[in-house]
Amino acid sequence: MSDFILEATDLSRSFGGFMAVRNVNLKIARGSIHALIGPNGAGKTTMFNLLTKFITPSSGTITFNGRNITHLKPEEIANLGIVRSFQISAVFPHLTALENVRIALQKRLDVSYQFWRSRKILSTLDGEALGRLDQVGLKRFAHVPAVELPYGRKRALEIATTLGLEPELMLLDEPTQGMGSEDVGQVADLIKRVSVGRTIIMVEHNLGVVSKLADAITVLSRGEVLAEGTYEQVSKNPAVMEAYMGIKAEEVA
Ligand SMILES: Nc1ncnc2c1ncn2[C@@H]1O[C@H](COP(=O)(O)OP(=O)(O)OP(=O)(O)O)[C@@H](O)[C@H]1O
Repeated sequence: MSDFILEATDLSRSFGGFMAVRNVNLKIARGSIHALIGPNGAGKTTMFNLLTKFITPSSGTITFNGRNITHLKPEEIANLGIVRSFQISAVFPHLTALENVRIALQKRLDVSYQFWRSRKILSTLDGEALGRLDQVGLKRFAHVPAVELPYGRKRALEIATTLGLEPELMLLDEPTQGMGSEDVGQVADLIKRVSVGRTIIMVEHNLGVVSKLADAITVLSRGEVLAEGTYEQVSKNPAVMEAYMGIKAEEVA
């Protein structure tokens, strides 16, 4: 099996003639945490939506474990093991943390709709759901409605529901967005923990988190790959400083 779990080749997407992503080549190493960064409007979200099949590419291909997934639907790639962690709003606010994780498990186990209200089936899932909550440090919040959880814990819950689907590749969309520094640290630690045995691609604006977590970074700018490498490498790249941080190389001295 290739060392690369996911590969995008010459991927492009235009919106009414505007190229939001242009000829992007991306190789994601198996078992790595790979960050997509770049200034506003760089094409990160579009790239994310392309990889998770929320939008179709104008041209190019995407392979996952060597299989061409360019034309598959989001639910089809989820079955292959690619799961996107949704924004917090995707957590059912008035269900408890446990119930939210259980629903994710039901999806994975394909427990069909008519069994939804079967107490017996639901309770057999509780053991595993509690285990998932424990993994993200939420066991003691199992019976708290999601809406009552503090912000950082909601994000942990979202990750627990994603883990319930046992993804081989997990895509995290700005996991620390809008958080205070304490929550940021906790969520970063959590991502590191849950990355064991799987691959993670994340869009993340917080460069502290990126430097701490990412094994590899792709910097996008104006829809194209500007630089790639470790944090050490890309943070010293003059083109990155100019495009990403708005600093011209000659100003850095
Ligand atoms: N559905 C769409 N229709 C038209 N233009 C779009 C659409 N989606 C994205 N774009 C444009 O494509 C470009 C890239 O947007 P994208 O959201 O991918 O950037 P981003 O790097 O995620 O930015 P941010 O950090 O601000 O979220 C932007 O100029 C945006 O206006």
